[in-house]
Amino acid sequence: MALRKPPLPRILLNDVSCMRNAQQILRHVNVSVHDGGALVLTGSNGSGKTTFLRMLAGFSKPSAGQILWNGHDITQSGIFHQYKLQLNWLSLKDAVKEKFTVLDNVQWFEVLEGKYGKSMPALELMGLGRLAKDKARMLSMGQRKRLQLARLLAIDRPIWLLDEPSVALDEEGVRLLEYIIAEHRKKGGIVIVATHLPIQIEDALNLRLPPRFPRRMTLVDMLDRADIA
Ligand SMILES: Nc1ncnc2c1ncn2[C@@H]1O[C@H](COP(=O)(O)OP(=O)(O)OP(=O)(O)O)[C@@H](O)[C@H]1O
Repeated sequence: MALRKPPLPRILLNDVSCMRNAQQILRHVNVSVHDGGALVLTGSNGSGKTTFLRMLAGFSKPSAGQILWNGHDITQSGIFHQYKLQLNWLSLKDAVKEKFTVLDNVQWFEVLEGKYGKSMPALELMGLGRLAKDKARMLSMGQRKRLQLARLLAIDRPIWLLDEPSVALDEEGVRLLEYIIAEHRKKGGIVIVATHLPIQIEDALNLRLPPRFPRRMTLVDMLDRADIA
C-alpha cells in the first residue's frame, strides 16, 4: 500500500528573519499554515507584528530564510505575481475615499477584482446596508472598520492578512469579525491576524513575538553613560 504524503502547508515560514532600518526585527521564525488555518500574532508595541504581516504581503523581504507558498519562494517574481492575487490586506490605513458613497467604496474594489454582486450583501452583513448611499465621510471610525471588513467579503480572496482588525469595533462588530473569520476558514481560507485585543478564533496557532532587543546605543547614550562613570 502506497503511503500518502501529508499535504504541503499552504504557507510556510522557514527560519525567517527580517531587518528594518538596519535593525533586526524578527529572528528565526518557523510557522506553517494550512488551508482553513489561522495564525494570531501578539506581542508588545514594536515587537514586529506589522513587520511580519508586511513581509507576508511582500512589502518587505526576509533578510534570511524563506517564505514558501505552495512550496515556492514568494520572492521569485513569477511566484509573487500569482501569490499576491491570493492576498487580502486590512490595516489601520483604511483607504476609504470620503467623497465616494459607502457602496462605491466597496464596489470599486470588487469591480477591480472582476467580481460582481457581493458588495451590497457584504455591507448588509456588516450592518452598513442603510448607509450604502451616504458619503463615506459620514462614517464613524467603527463604521469605517466595518466598511473595510465588507471589502474583504466582496473581494473574497483566500489569504487574509489583518492588522488590528478589531480596533474601533463595538462588541457586536467584534462578534461579526469573529463570524466572518470562522466562515472564511470553513471555505478553506487562511487568516493571519496581528492583534492586541482578544478575538475568539477557534484552534488558532498563537505566535507571541518577543519584545524587541534594545536599540543600538547612540552617541547621546554613550555620553550619558560616561557621565555616570
Ligand atoms: N517604516 C519603518 N522604517 C523602519 N523601521 C520601522 C518602520 N516601521 C517600524 N519600524 C521598526 O520596526 C519595529 C517593529 O515595528 P512593527 O510596526 O512591526 O511593530 P508592531 O508589533 O506591529 O507594533 P504595534 O503593536 O505598536 O503596532 C519598530 O520598533 C520600529 O523600530
